[in-house]
Amino acid sequence: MKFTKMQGIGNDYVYINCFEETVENPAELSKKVSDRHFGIGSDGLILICPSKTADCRMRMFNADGSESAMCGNGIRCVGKYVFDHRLVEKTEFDVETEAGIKHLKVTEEGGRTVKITVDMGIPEVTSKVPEPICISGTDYEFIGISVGNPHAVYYMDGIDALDLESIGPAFEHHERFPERTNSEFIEVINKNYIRMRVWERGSGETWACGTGATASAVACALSGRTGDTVEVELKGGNLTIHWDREGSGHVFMTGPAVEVFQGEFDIKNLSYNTGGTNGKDQ
Ligand SMILES: N[C@@H](CCC[C@H](N)C(=O)O)C(=O)O
Repeated sequence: MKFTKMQGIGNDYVYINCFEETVENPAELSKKVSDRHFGIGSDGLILICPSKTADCRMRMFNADGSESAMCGNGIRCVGKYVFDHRLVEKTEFDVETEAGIKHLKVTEEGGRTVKITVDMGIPEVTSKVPEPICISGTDYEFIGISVGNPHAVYYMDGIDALDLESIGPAFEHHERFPERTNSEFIEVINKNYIRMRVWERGSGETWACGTGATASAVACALSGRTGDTVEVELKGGNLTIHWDREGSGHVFMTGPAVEVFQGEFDIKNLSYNTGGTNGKDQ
């Protein structure tokens, strides 16, 4: 089976072109390919599939095999893949997700994608006021936002010092979140710039989360900490989030997408061969 490894500001997934390939058990495959010691190494698996209602369809699986309805960095990489591989012949197109159809706009140079803007839709505020929560004996407050998948946004100073490997699981699995949650830890630098670390449901700390950046920007704008356009600095790079709050109500996420390498694996015993094929972006 052919695969492509891609990353959006360091949030990396293994992508399978299901216009050509068939994946029988994507949850199990995600666990195997994501393994950073015995697999390809990734934050999960993303299937690029035909769609009856859009130009293509994205299905995303976390590193633990759980499926999520949306993935912000993943959908930009899907956009780059279908544009650069000519599965679509236009710079604006629609991608079906479990969280609805998302409209993408590719900025290209010489026929190759350099950045992508995604209409992330209308965010749903799931806790209207900061909600108190006690996690492992410490009191916090979070804002709950859904952008198709669930997020809990926490403001704090000194996010670089957080030991997410130790504290992250308790945030993800707290009984307040029966479907588990993604957790964002935010430092507000000024009205236009925030910093963020993330503990993702099903994948642990990742270097970036596009839906998390979107949810965080909305939470910051709602509380007056920032304006409606903000740059979000994550471990792997920056995203620009614009909330058209007074107009359509939709949030737009803009950032890069990069092909790392292509390869093949034997689905039965999962041996990998990258054939020395580096991604065209390297
Ligand atoms: N990294 C993604 C989000 C992936 C899904 C998430 N872990 C969930 O379970 O909802 C992004 O860039 O949005």
